[in-house]
Amino acid sequence: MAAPRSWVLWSFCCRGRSRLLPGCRLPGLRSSWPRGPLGARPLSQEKRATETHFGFETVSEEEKGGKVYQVFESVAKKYDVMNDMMSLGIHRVWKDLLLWKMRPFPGTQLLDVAGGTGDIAFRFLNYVQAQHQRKEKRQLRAQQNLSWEEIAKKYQNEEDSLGGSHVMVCDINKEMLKIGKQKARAQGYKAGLAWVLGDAEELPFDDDKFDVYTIAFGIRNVTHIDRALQEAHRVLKPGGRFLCLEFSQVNNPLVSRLYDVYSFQVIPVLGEVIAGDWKSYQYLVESIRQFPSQEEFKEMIEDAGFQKVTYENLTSGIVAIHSGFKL
Ligand SMILES: COc1cc(O)cc(C/C=C(\C)CC/C=C(\C)CC/C=C(\C)CC/C=C(\C)CC/C=C(\C)CC/C=C(\C)CC/C=C(\C)CC/C=C(\C)CC/C=C(\C)CCC=C(C)C)c1O
Ligand SMILES: C[S@@+](CC[C@H](N)C(=O)[O-])C[C@H]1O[C@@H](n2cnc3c(N)ncnc32)[C@H](O)[C@@H]1O
Repeated sequence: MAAPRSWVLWSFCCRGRSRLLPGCRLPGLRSSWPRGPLGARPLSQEKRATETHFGFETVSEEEKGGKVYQVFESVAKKYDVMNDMMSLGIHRVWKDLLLWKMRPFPGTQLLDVAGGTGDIAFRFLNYVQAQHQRKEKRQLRAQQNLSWEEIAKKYQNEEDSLGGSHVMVCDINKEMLKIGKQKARAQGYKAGLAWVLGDAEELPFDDDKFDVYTIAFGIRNVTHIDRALQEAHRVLKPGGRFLCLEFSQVNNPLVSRLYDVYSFQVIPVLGEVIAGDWKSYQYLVESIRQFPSQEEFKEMIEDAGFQKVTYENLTSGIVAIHSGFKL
């Protein structure tokens, strides 16, 4: 499917927390929240003025979103270089493993929530393109009587080079998306890719729309994780898959010790030296400590309605990939 250019423009036109402006209705995008009998949101979706955490700080739920926004607005320009420096490139391997776990098939419709600067989306496009090219080559070799023109056409059709696969990157932060779009242009990603400004807790998409939902290093930042999980379940097609890559609990005591020292003594220093931003990187390490364990998060995913929920620890549980299906 072609990437609808209007969605890209739309992402910059619709501002504010509920980015759906009156009359702003595009195919596949959600027009409004389902309303209760009195026109109010369903009770489960109502916001209660309770407290939550922003790293180790206790803040009101209303405050948290704004603080998280500021963090990613501040780090956006240095985000990619910081990740390579902090992890010595290991985050790339974790993201590759997420794709290998997904094993997208030709035509897969992916929604990458909290997609930021596009790392998962670009990996997805590389993966489906490579897979599609292998298939096309096999088919071309099997056909004897093709003209050169027919062969050349197969190689030149950019849209078709993805076998109909498409990725929608959705993120709440304009600055992160801006960097992502710049990267996409610079690296030549165009077909099969769209960017939408949106909140994981109120996704601007219709029900049953995507084959796969991914969220990498994103869900930790969301105020109501349960709502984000319910939204993931809603937008997935029956049979669709939820995949989450997130920091988790380290299961090796020695690694855990080193990890703690590294996290609290080194990462904020790197944040200050490279990005001029100690506080955002202090938030990063604190928010990792506040995130539920592998088993607790698995239960939350099940509570949102997902089935066959499993997880796999990577690098001694520094991160884990959780998987679930909408059945
Ligand atoms: C604001 O929010 C955010 C901002 C962001 O930029 C990113 C995110 C989301 C995160 C990602 C997209 C992933 C990428 C980010 C990370 C991987 C950062 C988190 C990284 C860790 C928590 C590091 C993992 C560390 C360990 C396993 C501990 C092992 C540590 C060592 C062997 C080094 C120990 C060092 C000391 C005790 C201090 C002395 C060392 C120095 C002064 C030199 C500095 C050392 C290094 C740069 C080496 C780093 C080594 C590793 C990363 C080794 C990896 C470990 C294993 C393979 C076991 C976001 O939300
Ligand atoms: C650590 S980055 C991860 C980016 C990318 N997925 C990656 O793996 O590199 C976290 C992202 O989550 C986004 N985010 C935070 N809260 C969000 C929310 N409620 N809805 C959508 N995105 C959110 C931030 O704007 C940021 O881009």
